[in-house]
Amino acid sequence: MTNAIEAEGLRRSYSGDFEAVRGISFTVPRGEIFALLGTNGAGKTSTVELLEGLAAPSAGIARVLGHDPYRERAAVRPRIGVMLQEGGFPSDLTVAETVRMWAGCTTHARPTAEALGATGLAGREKVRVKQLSGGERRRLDLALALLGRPEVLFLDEPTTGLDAEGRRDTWELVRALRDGGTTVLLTTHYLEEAETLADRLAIMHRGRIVLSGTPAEVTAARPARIRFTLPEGVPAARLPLHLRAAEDDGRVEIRTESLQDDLSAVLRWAGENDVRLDALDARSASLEEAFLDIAAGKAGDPRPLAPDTSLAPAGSDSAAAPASSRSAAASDTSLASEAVR
Ligand SMILES: Nc1ncnc2c1ncn2[C@@H]1O[C@H](COP(=O)(O)OP(=O)(O)OP(=O)(O)O)[C@@H](O)[C@H]1O
Repeated sequence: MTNAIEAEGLRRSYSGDFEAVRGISFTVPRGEIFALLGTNGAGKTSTVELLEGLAAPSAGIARVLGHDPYRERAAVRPRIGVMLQEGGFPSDLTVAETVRMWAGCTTHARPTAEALGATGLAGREKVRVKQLSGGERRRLDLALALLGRPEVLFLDEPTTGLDAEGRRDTWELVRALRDGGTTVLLTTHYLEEAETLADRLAIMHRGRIVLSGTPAEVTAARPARIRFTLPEGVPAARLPLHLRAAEDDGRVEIRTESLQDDLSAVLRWAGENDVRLDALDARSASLEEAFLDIAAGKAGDPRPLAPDTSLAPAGSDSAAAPASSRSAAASDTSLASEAVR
């Protein structure tokens, strides 16, 4: 089995009439970091919960490590780690007590010191959970999710509330876990996080996947951008004709599919005409631009760039949006994860 996670035409309805997940398909090979992005309420958490086995899909198939995570949860639970959006630990317990309590429900748990060391909580063992900062609680969530040495790790917004250093530490840890063979499915609102961490990603909007692929594939389809300010008295109309330039009060923006050629043309033109380009900035399209286009309903191509067509049943779409708040780290038993919800 090469795929750790498979979603095939997954759907999820609430109260019978609202469909939060509308037929999405994707696969995550073993040892890959896959990021699920999306606008608020897109359906990311609803999707991840199906894969964690916390709910049954209203249609479609979820498979984790070759099993149905809902119907065969006893086979799946001991092999996955789950970090929900908000922890629900007893706040009077200390950090070490919390980890030990969790370890009691976990098979082959890592030593407490190892889990706390990996998540930057060494030295905080005796602090009560209620005295931890928001970022430290996220670290504790992560420590608990790692405790059972999971083969598949689900991280729902793992770095929300962390400072820049904490975020980078978490990225390093997630990469190290991936390099050790762990499969990671994470949701995030930080596009930089997805861009730098994910091997592949999918962007959801209103219950569907509208774009997926490697970060490079997702941005490759979008034009790059050159920006600069022209000196007073030099209108953008004097630029070489083939450059599609938009000008706003001297500030020029050129959208291009051949960044190197067009940047060279701009610089050549500036040199030949002795024009100084202030605040010159040239960059490839970012994931943020792709995301904002989707959020604004301007997504150019609703087809996945790197689709898992082998799994997609006829008639299923792939797309989505964000919403819920939950969180607890559970690695082993369903009892443990549900107790904290
Ligand atoms: N228990 C529920 N009952 C009814 N509707 C729900 C329930 N949970 C979520 N929803 C709705 O389903 C939709 C998808 O929510 P979901 O939490 O999956 O999105 P999300 O992409 O994770 O959002 P966010 O990024 O804001 O956390 C939203 O419209 C949300 O209001």
